[in-house]
Amino acid sequence: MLHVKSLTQAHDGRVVLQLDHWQVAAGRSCCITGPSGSGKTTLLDLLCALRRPASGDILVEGVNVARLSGRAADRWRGSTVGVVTQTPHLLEILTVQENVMLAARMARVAVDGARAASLLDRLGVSALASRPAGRLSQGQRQRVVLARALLCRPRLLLADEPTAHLDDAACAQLCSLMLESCREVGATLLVATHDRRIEPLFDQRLSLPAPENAT
Ligand SMILES: Nc1ncnc2c1ncn2[C@@H]1O[C@H](COP(=O)(O)OP(=O)(O)OP(=O)(O)O)[C@@H](O)[C@H]1O
Repeated sequence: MLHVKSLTQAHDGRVVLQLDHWQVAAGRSCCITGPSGSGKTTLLDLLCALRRPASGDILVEGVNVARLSGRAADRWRGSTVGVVTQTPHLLEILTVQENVMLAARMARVAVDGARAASLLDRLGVSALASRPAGRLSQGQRQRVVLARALLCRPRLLLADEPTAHLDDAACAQLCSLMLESCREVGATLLVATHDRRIEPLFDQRLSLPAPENAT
């Protein structure tokens, strides 16, 4: 379902990511590991068409995402990808439930409020549903952001350090929901992480090398 070929990205004339060949099947999961600066976040940005690579192809269910830009990229991302960013952004004056439902409005997809409630429940944060998002801890935010990313049943779920602020119980709960939700609908799950607790949970692992000029 995901097929990356001869991918490179550069910043200021410096190659920051080089990936010759990588494949992850639909319904499978892969963790992306590597030292700080090895290009994990850069790779996720390319995979969801937030940026275009310097060269190479990224095929997601037949669409070459590396060629998308502007509105076409936004439309494709909205219909296909769920994203959990490293810093969990929520609209602080809206409630938790409203923040989760916002994903459906942005993607112009009709989703029942019961699905949002069920996702929040599976993540152990249903008691927070009517609380303003501005009053949440980092770990609570991370779980709400995952519920939002899963709401529209994305074909591709990308998560950048999703467990960084979570204790062991919340970490296990969040990973089970990501893995189960993706398996249930045959979606592909890609998680960039430094968290040793979660690395064994994935079907595959992509290990990015240290940047060349690292000391
Ligand atoms: N917008 C940018 N402009 C210039 N350089 C950038 C930019 N974004 C990333 N880089 C560089 O690209 C390299 C890879 O960065 P990236 O954030 O992808 O690494 P990472 O593996 O996710 O790191 P970490 O584990 O610390 O989050 C780094 O050397 C970084 O400085």
